[in-house]
Amino acid sequence: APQAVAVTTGVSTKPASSAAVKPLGKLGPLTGLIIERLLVSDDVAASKFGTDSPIEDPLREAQVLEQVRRQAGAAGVDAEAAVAIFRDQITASKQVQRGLFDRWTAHPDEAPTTRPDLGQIRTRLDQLTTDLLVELKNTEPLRGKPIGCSVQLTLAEVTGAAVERLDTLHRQALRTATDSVCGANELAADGS
Ligand SMILES: O=C(O)C(=O)C[C@]1(C(=O)O)C=C[C@@H](O)C=C1
Repeated sequence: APQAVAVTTGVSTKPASSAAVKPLGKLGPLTGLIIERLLVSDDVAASKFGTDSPIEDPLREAQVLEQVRRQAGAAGVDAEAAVAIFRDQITASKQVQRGLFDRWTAHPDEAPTTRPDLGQIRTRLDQLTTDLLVELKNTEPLRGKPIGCSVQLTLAEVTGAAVERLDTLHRQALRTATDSVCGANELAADGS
């Protein structure tokens, strides 16, 4: 039952706003949302483990990226940069899901005992897409400054991983998820 409640509120184990300390610095809010999306991946994995649903769903990935493209355009965010960052979010989600599948297969006692509803989880992911795009807009000037961005990103990642008590799997996925945060704009600018 607690897990079912967690899914309707959209957060794995606690409300997002309950973390007393948040990732620090100018990229703190963005990094907090990236971590929240990684934690929702635990719920996605729980919804699929032991079912016929594969971790990878190309049609759903295309829908996520289409939403990103559309909302980025509407918000005045560089759409190609936003898509690159969201491709990394999807890669990171699959990294978490595969890691958890491996863990739960090796240690069945750690496997989830209830199966959350994937449709509800995807609604939560769609909301996170909107929230993330707001933060991509807010951080666009900083993300264009390579050194300032990477300093802020390291600060946010280290503090975020600590306050959220991320395990190795989720820390590695966080690295994947932030790969394009400081580079995507720059590449887009270079390419034009
Ligand atoms: O919605 C799912 O089924 C997920 O696994 C989440 C997600 C995503 O990160 O948005 C990741 C992998 C899938 O290929 C599709 C989408």
